[in-house]
Amino acid sequence: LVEDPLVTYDALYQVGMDFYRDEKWSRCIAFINKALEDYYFFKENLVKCRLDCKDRYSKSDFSDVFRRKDLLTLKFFGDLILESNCVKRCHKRVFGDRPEEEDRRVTNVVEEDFKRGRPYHFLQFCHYQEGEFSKAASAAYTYFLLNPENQDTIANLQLYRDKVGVKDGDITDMARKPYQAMHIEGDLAYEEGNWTVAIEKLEAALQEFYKEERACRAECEGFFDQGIKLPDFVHALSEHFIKVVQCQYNCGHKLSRIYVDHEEHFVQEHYNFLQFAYYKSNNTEKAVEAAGTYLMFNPRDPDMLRNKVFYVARMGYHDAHFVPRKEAKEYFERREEMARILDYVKTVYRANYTQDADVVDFKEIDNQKKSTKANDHYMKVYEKMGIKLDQDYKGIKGRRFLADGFLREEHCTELVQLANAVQNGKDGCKSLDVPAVIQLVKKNEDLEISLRLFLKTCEMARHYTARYFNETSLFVSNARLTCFIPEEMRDRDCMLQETGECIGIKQVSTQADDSSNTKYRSVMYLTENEETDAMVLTDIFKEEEAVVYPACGRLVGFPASDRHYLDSVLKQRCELVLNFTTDRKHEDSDHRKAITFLNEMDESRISHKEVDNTEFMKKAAEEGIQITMNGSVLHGDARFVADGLLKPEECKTLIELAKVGAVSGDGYKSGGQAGDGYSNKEEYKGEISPHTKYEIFEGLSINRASKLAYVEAINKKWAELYLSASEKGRLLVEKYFNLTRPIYFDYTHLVCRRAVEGEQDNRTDLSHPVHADNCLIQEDGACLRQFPAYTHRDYSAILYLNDESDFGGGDFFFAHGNTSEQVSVKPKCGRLVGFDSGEFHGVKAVTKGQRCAVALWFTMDPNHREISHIQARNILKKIREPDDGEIREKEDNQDLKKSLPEENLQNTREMREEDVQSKHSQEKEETVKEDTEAESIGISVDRDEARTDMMKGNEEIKKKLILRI
Ligand SMILES: O=C(O)CCC(=O)C(=O)O
Ligand SMILES: [Fe+2]
Repeated sequence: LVEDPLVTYDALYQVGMDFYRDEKWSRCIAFINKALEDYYFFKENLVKCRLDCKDRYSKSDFSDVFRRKDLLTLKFFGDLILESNCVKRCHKRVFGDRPEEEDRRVTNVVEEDFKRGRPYHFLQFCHYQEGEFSKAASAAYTYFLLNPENQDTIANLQLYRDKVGVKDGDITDMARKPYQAMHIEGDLAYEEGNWTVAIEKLEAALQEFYKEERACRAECEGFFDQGIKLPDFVHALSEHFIKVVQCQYNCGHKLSRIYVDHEEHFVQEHYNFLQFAYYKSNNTEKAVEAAGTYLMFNPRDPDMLRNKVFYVARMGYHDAHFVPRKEAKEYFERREEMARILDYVKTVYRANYTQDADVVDFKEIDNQKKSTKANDHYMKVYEKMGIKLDQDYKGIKGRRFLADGFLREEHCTELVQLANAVQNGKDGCKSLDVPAVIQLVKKNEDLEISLRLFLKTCEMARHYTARYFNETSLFVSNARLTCFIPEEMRDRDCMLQETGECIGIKQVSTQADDSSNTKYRSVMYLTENEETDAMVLTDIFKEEEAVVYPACGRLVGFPASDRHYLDSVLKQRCELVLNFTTDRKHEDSDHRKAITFLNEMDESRISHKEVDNTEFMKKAAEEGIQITMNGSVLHGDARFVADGLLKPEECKTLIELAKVGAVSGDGYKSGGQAGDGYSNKEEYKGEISPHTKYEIFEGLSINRASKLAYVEAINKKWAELYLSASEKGRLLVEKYFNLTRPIYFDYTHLVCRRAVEGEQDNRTDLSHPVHADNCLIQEDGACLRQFPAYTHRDYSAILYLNDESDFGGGDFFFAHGNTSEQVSVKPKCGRLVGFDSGEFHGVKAVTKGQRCAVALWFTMDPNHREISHIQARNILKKIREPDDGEIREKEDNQDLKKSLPEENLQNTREMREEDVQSKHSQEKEETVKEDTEAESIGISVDRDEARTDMMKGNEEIKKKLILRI
């Protein structure tokens, strides 16, 4: 019976089930196995016939008729008849008298059972009854992978492992496809850094995947009971075709399963991995090809775009090299076209019919089956980046989230300043969307950086919100930067909503957002008020209340069905309010436009010609700047030393600036902001001096310097010198390396290393161990450009301020491998060492005195541009020149005093009197005036508070000095 070719899998399965019911276990096993065998045999050959015939009749040349639809149709269907005939004959050959698909006895229920792996379920039970536990466990595991939600199977598997003692190694996936196996092996090799094997397996997995996907599509071309009486030709064809395309489109999702989870970007991730694996095995040509392929799938991926910049700028590749692979391109284009058709079917074609239940929404399926694994992973990465989820915050609970640490203070300042660039709206609040920001940038290029920050912040909020709520696809449908301004609002007596608009109290009260497109909403706060001005969130039943206070870099996310309102606004409060949708159709297209706009700006800055900087170097030489060591002296083309960038008195000034302004750990707090990925290491977390306990490490960032100048804790000229010296360094690096695109400051740090006296004997360590500035050195000497390193850094430079007459030791050196010194450079005033951030280098122990330098890190990625440089320039511009100040002061004071509440003045005065330390005592009127000025450039800090804060560094230094004495 079993060998009879006319007995097909459905019949075998039914018989197997009968034996199962009759508790004839071994026969149950035999028949179900036979059924599975026949099922796979049938499907495989069905597909094979279809594909062979397709191949045979796919070579038609349509070019001669493609303008004439009548001829085209005839030729197309003519070919189809040939193909059909071919398939018929193929079936006859392979299956003999086996019933044709359309009149076979297989019911839909049986077909569905096989698709969902039900036979394995019964197989398991029968094996179990026979005492064949490993086989039972494997069958259970196979069923589990296809039905992960089935609790019984999970319980059974546990039983096999824990009670019956089946070993994990004996449990196999009986239905595993070759591409899945190869993917798993490739993934493992990749994790282990075994690049050759990873490449081999991942490439094979891809080839197998494409084969499988092709088979899957062919399988879709099956029979279809339309259930429509006497359909006309075109209608019948369309209906069948739609069914087929729906099924084929789903192949991408169906085949993206590895173990239990469907990987959302299964195919493209292969190219991502391959890109890196090829790069690691020095096959850059292949790496570039893989990068190009990945970018076809995901043209906006910031990491891959950065890689592209790297290959273009560093390795001489051109756009033309980033061509996607043929098979990937075909796959991608086919899917795009299918998506287009299905979208049309859903939105237009089916819209004419009342019933559209049979239209499958693949997005929905994806969303339902989303995996939480990736999200957990991201949450950990966020934690490492210093972004903390506070689940205990009042009333937040699990359905909402509150997380801190997304933005640094200067980022908040920048966005507030951006909002302040527009007039108050009619409701008394300032409000900007992306197009409004683009308009501002068109008028003032300096604001480009604000637009980038705006978009970057939106993206951070979107990504975090998506990960928190486990949404695979989440899009920004609306983003708005809003500042609420207290006085104005009080006048109008209105209740405010967190929608980005101010609406009168009567209109809004506590209406929830019921526009169905918005699924979640997040608010990124830019200003701080921990005592008043909370936002209140409640659910639709006005229960589960949460009270959230604003703080810079705090992100709060909640379902859009939550009601939310502000109690009061006593202080200016600025925030970025984002609405999210899971439906791509409602994605805010302005964001994409903005990115294109910025890309065009970038593009315009790239020189497409050979750059010639001899003129620049000549001019520099006239100013006394000379290249004193080049690549051949320093053992590497990506290294150079220049002298003469600063005059002795300039060095002295900058050292003085460091003395007054530098603090331990500025730039290194909370796991490090400056440096080299080094301070991010676990063992240095929270350390103030990240390098060695024999030295005190003090730094002053540009951000802090500009604020010190603003509160007049330092001379404005000093801050200006700091800026101009940095700019000199930046230009020289850009020109020396003949770069075709600009480099931007990424981080700037005036640092001094001081030897701790009496502890220098027997010292064997380095002041700064060998490291690279943009990658993590591995034991084998490779350097991984990976988080937590500052991977976006491209070039580094150190501008020295003093020499051996001030300190002992402290030579800079370039290294070879990961430890050995190759060539050293003695610091001296005005000397600059410039190098590619990937070069290995270090600093020898400073054994006496203090060694100071300006450390500069540059990036080619404008999204990582250091905002503080632009802010510092603006702050310095705004600081009143002492000469003409007196006259203006008198004029201005009249109005300004009036516009500020009396008690504010009082407070300011009191605080100032206490502030005996202040060496730059001024009259209270002056303070008031400048506060307002500060407000207008976006700084909302209280001057005196700021000053006391700023002076802390000084006192720390003083304390240390006393201790040393
Ligand atoms: O100060 C120096 O000479 C080098 C410092 C350095 O490499 C760094 O901070 O990354
Ligand atoms: Fe470094």
